[in-house]
Amino acid sequence: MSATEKDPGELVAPYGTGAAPQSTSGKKVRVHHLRDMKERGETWPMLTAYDMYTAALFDEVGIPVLLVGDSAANNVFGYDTSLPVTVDELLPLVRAVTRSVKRALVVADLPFGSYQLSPQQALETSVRFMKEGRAHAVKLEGGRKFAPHVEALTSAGVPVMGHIGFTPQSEHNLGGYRVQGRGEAADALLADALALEEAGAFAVVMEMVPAEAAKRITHELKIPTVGIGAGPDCDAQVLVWQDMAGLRRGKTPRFVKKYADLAGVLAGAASAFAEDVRRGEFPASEHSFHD
Ligand SMILES: Nc1nc(=O)c2c([nH]1)NC[C@@H]1CN(c3ccc(C(=O)N[C@@H](CCC(=O)O)C(=O)O)cc3)CN21
Ligand SMILES: CC(C)C(=O)C(=O)O
Ligand SMILES: [Mg+2]
Repeated sequence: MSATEKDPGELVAPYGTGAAPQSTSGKKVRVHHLRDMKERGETWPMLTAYDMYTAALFDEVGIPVLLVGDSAANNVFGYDTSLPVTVDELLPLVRAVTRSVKRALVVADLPFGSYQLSPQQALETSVRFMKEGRAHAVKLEGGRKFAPHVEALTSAGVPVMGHIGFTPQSEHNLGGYRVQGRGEAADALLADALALEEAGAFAVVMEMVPAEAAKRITHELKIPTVGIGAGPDCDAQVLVWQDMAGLRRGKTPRFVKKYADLAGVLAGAASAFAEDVRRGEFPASEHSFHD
């Protein structure tokens, strides 16, 4: 590439801090690196990403794993739950994210209805995410009942991330957004996690699980656990980026920590622009072309 040609994945100031974390600097993150990090006791962050700017930016600051979540349903497409979103809607987002990263491992979340029917359906959908979306891995929701699906995928060369505990695609079965695996139920959750590991999953998300159960499962598994509302002892932590950055408004789940007020910043910028236009103060001479 020549010096004048712009690398489409390259960021310009003021985005990059240049300081990528030790374990991810330079080379592409692959699933075995995540296992290595677990062995070294290094905790890592994961964020959702649904477009090029966020993907490039999170990649540049050193987030090793990006998830194109089916939560795009809520956070991109405006559905009230994650159930309606389709493979055809998610594919272009996955493609945008994979096009925009240099190092991060990009995981495509399989949406409701696109894998549950059979291991074959899971493989057909995953192949689309990998061929058309260029995803590096896929994620699917469910415990031991999905071990055959995970096995079919891994033996076909598709790295799989599992997802147990509160699984939003099953909200109607689980009776709403509630904590899973309290008390006795922790044993069933551990059995699910072990079955996914045995089937070849490279990691497993645990959503809304008591910290005690998550800690125990994390110790029992060789593969990394990724917590969201699962306490501090998981090997990794994930949040939806619009929650983490304060773009989403209204009540956020208990497990969210808001690290910025993007909604406030954007509202301020949009209002200032509107005010300038109304007052005739934008565009100024320097924003205009002259003879
Ligand atoms: N923006 C966003 N953030 C998410 O974390 C997220 C999505 N969207 N969409 C898909 C799923 C749905 N998830 C959710 C959504 C809401 C709650 C929630 O309202 N939790 C409340 C109630 C818990 C309870 O009743 O026990 C909480 O306070 O945590 C939890 C998980 C997680 N995922
Ligand atoms: C919250 C994460 C784990 C997820 O599944 C999603 O964003 O869709
Ligand atoms: Mg999801």
